[in-house]
Amino acid sequence: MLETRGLTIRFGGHVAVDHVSCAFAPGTLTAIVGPNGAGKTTYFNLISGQLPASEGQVLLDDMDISGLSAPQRTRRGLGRAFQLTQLFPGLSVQENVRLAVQARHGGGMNLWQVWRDRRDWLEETRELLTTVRLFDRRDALAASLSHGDQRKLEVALLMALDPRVYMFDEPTAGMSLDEAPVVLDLIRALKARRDRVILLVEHKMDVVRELADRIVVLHQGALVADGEPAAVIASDVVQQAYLGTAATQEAA
Ligand SMILES: Nc1ncnc2c1ncn2[C@@H]1O[C@H](COP(=O)(O)OP(=O)(O)OP(=O)(O)O)[C@@H](O)[C@H]1O
Repeated sequence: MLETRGLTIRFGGHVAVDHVSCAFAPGTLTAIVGPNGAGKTTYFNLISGQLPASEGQVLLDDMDISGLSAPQRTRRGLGRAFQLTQLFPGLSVQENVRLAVQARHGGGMNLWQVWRDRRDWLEETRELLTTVRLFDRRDALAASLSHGDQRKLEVALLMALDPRVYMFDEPTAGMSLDEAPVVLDLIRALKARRDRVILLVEHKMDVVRELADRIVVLHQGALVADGEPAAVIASDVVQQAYLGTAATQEAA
């Protein structure tokens, strides 16, 4: 279970995320929506530890992880699609995924075991590359991939680490029409497992409607609606937030 309590960040006088309290259970895909500048990405940054909160806490399985760095949170099971710049742009696609697979399994000093495991890691790596349709590009340097392929690699790395909490920030942004379904299929498959917390920031409402079990709406940094998708989408507060009029008084 992931939870934020009163999570807040101020940039000078501007409150970008304003006392957001919300709990996310395994087996549920929650879409976080809201107009441009609502604070969605900043909320993600606070959860994953890319930004320090001004106030409030992030809890994972009831443990306060607010004081941990982003890498420490990753080790506790918070997984966010990486930016390729954080990876190994000079290594091949396959090497990047294999390192993530290996990181999940942990490497020991028993060389015989490592050698045997290595074959399993390679097998798992190949399966992941096939799933995200990057197998043909496995020997290419990560840095040389097209934008769409880079996004697919980011998702493959996340799947390789198989965290308890998956955070997707506009996973299909900038992808072509034939690339986006590959990533959406993966998120669908992940959701079908019903054992992971999945958070999705997404502007495309058709994607949200289809994938989300629950929608949380941010508006001017505050949580203004939270609930079952059809009801949230139809609510006045969402209609008004998307039309750009003040809606924070009508919090659900
Ligand atoms: N590092 C920062 N310094 C100052 N202001 C920031 C910083 N990061 C975000 N903001 C401000 O916080 C607010 C929320 O931004 P954020 O990017 O989280 O919104 P968003 O909902 O993700 O928007 P979009 O849908 O356009 O991506 C915006 O007003 C933004 O300008």
